[in-house]
Amino acid sequence: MTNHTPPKAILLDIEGTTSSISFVADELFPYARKHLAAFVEANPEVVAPILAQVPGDDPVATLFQWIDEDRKETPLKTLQGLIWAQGYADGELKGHVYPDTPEALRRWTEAGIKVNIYSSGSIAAQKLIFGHSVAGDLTPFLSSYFDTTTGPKRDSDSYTKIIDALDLAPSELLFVSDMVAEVDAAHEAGLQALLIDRAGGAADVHSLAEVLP
Ligand SMILES: CSCCC(=O)C(=O)COP(=O)(O)O
Ligand SMILES: [Mg+2]
Repeated sequence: MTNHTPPKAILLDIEGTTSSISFVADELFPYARKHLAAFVEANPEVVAPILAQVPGDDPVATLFQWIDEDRKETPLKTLQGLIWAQGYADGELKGHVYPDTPEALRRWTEAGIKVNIYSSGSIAAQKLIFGHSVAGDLTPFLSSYFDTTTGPKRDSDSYTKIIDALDLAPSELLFVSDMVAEVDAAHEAGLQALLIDRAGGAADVHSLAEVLP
């Protein structure tokens, strides 16, 4: 982090930052893959505008390929969020958050620092993971949500759009992510940004307990 102005707000990535990569990769993505075909079959009117955004003659096959390649395509992310809703509703899915995540959300909120989310997962999916988390409903601690409809997370313009939406100066917003390319894009837009590595490797921080402690 190059700028040391106290931030007025925080912007958090999810996978690898608030929540484990394995929960997303080994539980959420396989759940969506398993239920995708049946969901498409059962909800033709809901999925029609989503499938219309997927290229190719066989959009469902393209979606399966995107899942396998971990592509952050907006139609896939929208559909995954819709499919996960059932899993959270019936208790098969419980949103993973590291123990320091709810503690940090409380600490920052009490200090008057607004907490916002920016994930490749859809806004609906973000509300589900925090609304049905292992630590209970954490959505009361969250102010705004941003997803790929704002733009890709590796594009500095996306962070400029978020600053404008939050009505902040760039240096007033602190972004935390486990992805170097995302941290670089946020820096390019003038944000403060920290790289987190939950596995203890080279990074600015290793848990959210170290962020504005
Ligand atoms: C909202 S939980 C699912 C997250 C997701 O779908 C994903 O691709 C992870 O993206 P992130 O930007 O949170 O690393
Ligand atoms: Mg991440």
